[in-house]
Amino acid sequence: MYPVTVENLTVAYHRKPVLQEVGFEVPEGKLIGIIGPNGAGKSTLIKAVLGLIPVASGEVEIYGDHYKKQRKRVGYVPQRGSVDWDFPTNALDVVLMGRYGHIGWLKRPGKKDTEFARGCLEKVGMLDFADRQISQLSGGQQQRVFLARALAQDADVYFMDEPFVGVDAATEKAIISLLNELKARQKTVLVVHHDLQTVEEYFDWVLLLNLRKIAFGPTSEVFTMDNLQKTYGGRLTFLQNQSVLVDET
Ligand SMILES: Nc1ncnc2c1ncn2[C@@H]1O[C@H](COP(=O)(O)OP(=O)(O)OP(=O)(O)O)[C@@H](O)[C@H]1O
Repeated sequence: MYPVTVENLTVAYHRKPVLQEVGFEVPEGKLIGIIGPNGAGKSTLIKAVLGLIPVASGEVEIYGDHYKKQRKRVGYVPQRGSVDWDFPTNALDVVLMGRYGHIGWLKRPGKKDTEFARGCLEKVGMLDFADRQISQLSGGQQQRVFLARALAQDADVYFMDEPFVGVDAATEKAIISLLNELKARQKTVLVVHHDLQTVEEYFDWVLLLNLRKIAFGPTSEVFTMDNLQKTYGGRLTFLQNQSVLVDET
């Protein structure tokens, strides 16, 4: 059974489609990059799959069932900019929020949950900041805390919306090794990603998206100049060494 199945998905804001008839089946245990220009519908796709926004038409299944029934199996790291970082809470509590699917909303987290959450903070190198207010963390540290929260969910499939934005090289490395660790445990991870230079290094599969699905498959087959041109239109600059620059202005 596929971790994620999307069929004929159309999403519109104010009647204007931002995703049109998108369909794909995500294989298990892969790191998958979701690639496309600004406004291509990448975040919208994730939100639609997670049932956070209404869809105009189409079907989404997580392990063959509705998201609502599979909520516990899904981890989500939202775009950093979409989070209210002034919310008065500390890093450990943010991570503990990831445990609520396991604890149940009406119960308080027990010692085991707290230990588990602390272990997740340790994995992302943030245990020393457990008691720190999230508003007083740097952008990269906030991103690490959100990854720890996703780890605390102990999910089977993860969606991460631009986890590398605004982080330094060390944090990027830490995130990538975490993704590989998840993959080694047969988890499936879908990541919205902007840096075309690292796509081949980081991802086993890619989804190229721009309103419609342009291509979906193993990176070696799908991440081609031809498909990139179709995805980004005329906004690509081909450099001598075969790398690509995207003008997203
Ligand atoms: N809440 C909203 N109301 C109206 N339009 C929206 C809303 N959210 C997104 N859009 C529009 O939908 C389109 C797709 O947006 P989305 O955020 O999914 O793109 P994206 O591929 O994630 O872009 P980026 O790379 O810039 O993050 C854009 O044209 C955007 O302006």
